[in-house]
Amino acid sequence: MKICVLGSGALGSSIGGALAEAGSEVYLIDQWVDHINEINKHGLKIKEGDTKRRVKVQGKTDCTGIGAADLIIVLVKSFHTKEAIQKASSIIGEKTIVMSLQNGLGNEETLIKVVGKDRVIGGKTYVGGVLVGPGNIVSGIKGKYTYIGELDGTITERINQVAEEFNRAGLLTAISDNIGGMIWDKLLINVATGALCGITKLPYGGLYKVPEIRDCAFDAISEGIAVAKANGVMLSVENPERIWLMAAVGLPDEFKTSMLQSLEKGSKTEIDYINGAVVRLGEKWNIPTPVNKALVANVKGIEYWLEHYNTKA
Ligand SMILES: NC(=O)C1=CN([C@@H]2O[C@H](COP(=O)(O)OP(=O)(O)OC[C@H]3O[C@@H](n4cnc5c(N)ncnc54)[C@H](OP(=O)(O)O)[C@@H]3O)[C@@H](O)[C@H]2O)C=CC1
Ligand SMILES: CC(C)(CO)C(=O)C(=O)O
Repeated sequence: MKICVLGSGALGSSIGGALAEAGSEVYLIDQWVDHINEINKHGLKIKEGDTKRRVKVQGKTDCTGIGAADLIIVLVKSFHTKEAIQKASSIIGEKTIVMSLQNGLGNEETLIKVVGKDRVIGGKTYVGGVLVGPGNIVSGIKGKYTYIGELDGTITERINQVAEEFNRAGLLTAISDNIGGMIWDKLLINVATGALCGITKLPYGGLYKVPEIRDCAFDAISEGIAVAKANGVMLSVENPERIWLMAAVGLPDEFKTSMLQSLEKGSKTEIDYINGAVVRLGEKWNIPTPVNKALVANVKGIEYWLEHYNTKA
């Protein structure tokens, strides 16, 4: 399969690197020139558990010269989705499938507006990645599931092909006839710890020791569950405590959510697509979401501080 990873930072490189290692024709596309140059010169350096290796994979700073892809995996941050897919028209052919594995809600809708409904499939992943430096990542693949599915729940040949390609690469991938529910399951995991970790700056070791943080997370998750149900979503788990505990499975005490990692880099976060999405849908269904509103306000406040008051930038 010819696979283009649109946005090859922490997660895009982890997933694209695994697929390339297993023999797929992979193009890692990213606007970070030093990262792509390093990948092309020395290979992608991957640390996974105690093992380190370099993977040969093609890096590109844009889509020029690649031609139509079989599969495009979108892994830019959610606020870059529209621009990234608009710039990717040269790799979209008649049979190209486009799949987001991003966190948050709304990415499929954005992709559909640009490439059309028939090309888009759904996906969510629990694989993790950290970008250490140009061409250098830490990847967390082992035991982490990825769920993919047609948006209408049918099981098609193309879904089977993508699942096969992922599983061949050691990316544990299951096909779901309820991908909308899977997307919400992951959203609630991000609602549980993303913003609270970002606001408190606590890695998981500390985050899980403060009872008031846990209580606040339970309330944020409960609001999310109520909104999901009003929206007709079928969740796998509806117990806030289980979701809070699931958010930490397999992650070390020093783990920081991507929300905190973004803030530490001085970057914008995906808050509008995570807790912000719960608030917007709550308004639509007349469900109060005061805790998620407060989390959004706090993260937006930190983003504003970083942009306007941070003298260290
Ligand atoms: N990292 C993780 O463990 C996990 C991440 N996710 C989700 O995956 C998505 C990606 O996250 P992550 O990999 O951490 O993010 P990163 O910031 O590490 O990677 C995104 C990359 O996309 C680049 N980019 C932005 N716009 C474009 C464009 N138009 N064309 C090509 N490249 C572009 C960015 O460049 P620049 O920095 O210059 O903007 C950046 O290098 C997010 O939705 C995140 O929530 C989900 C699960 C786990
Ligand atoms: C679930 C979790 C916490 C780790 O993959 C995540 O998605 C994030 O950090 O944004």
